[in-house]
Amino acid sequence: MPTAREAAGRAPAGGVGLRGVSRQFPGDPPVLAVDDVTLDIPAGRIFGIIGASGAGKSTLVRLINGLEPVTSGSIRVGDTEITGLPEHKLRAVRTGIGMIFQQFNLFRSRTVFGNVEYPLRIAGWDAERRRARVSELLGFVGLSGRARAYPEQLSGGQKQRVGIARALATNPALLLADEPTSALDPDTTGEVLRLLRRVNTELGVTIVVITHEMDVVRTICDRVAVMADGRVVEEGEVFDVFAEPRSAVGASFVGSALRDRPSDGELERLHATHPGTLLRVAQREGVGLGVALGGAAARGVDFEIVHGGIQTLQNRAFGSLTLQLRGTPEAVDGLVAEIARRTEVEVL
Ligand SMILES: Nc1ncnc2c1ncn2[C@@H]1O[C@H](COP(=O)(O)OP(=O)(O)OP(=O)(O)O)[C@@H](O)[C@H]1O
Repeated sequence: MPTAREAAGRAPAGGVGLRGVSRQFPGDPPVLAVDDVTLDIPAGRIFGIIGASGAGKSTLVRLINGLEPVTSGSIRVGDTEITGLPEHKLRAVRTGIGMIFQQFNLFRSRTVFGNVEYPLRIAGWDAERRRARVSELLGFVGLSGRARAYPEQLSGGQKQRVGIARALATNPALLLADEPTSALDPDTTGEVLRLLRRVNTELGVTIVVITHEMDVVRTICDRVAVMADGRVVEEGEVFDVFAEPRSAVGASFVGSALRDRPSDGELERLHATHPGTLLRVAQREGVGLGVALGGAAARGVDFEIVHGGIQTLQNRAFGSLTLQLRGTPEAVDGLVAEIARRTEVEVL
């Protein structure tokens, strides 16, 4: 589906810049929901913001679309500095921003067609253009046959696809997705995430995904910011954050998505059932772990893979394996040193 932006041959728009942004809610004591956040969300990418409940993610989204004023700092959306803009100018900025929500927020009394058409009516499109645009959007999200259905007749995944079609109706450069898959089962989650990926690659829309699930970040995001207590505790390319989380909160989210490291209980059981050395080995493409382990027998070391998980991250294999190594201490040390020349290792 060619967009107006593509037709005009413009570069992706929709980047966001936050400089020292704070938002404090009055109360006793006051709540500092967003605390001195500086962040660049580059145009044309999928940017994840992950954090536990109460970390300040939703407040950050409401600051970006101007629904909440900042207490201090400044926010740029596209080329527009939105800090301090009067409401009528903020409304104009908001027409360039689409929103989708965890609970879909569809009008129950309107059909699929009526829901997707709604923002076009508000924007003053005439009936013929509205019809053509809605049909184009429903084709894009794979719901052409469901135009006359009501939301209650749709599955969760279909409802979210309607939400996405509606959010895209007026051709926004930026899509804010607030927990877009948290109400969905794993299969439907995959379907909605694949659609969001197409929105990004085929339409060039910048997407900000708010989530508490690192699996969502792993599946579609290019960059991620980790939030805790209103602050961004780390930020970077998704691969780098997975490979080497720099904050305890980031490491815990990464662990929850990879599930490759034995828990304390599992480790205790492994030590009881697998005598010898337990070695956790980071595995990525190009590490050559197979070559190192291929030489184990010649060194007089037996090995067994006893735990681990390898997943695909930004099209690259990634994860870790826990090995049981048995042999003389010198032989085991020699093999560990050989593996350590290739990748990170940890004796558990
Ligand atoms: N309007 C408000 N008035 C007072 N406190 C608020 C308001 N909105 C949010 N907060 C507080 O700000 C903090 C951050 O909330 P926020 O909803 O942004 O977090 P979140 O990371 O989105 O969490 P969740 O995933 O549970 O929505 C919380 O302590 C919350 O109680």
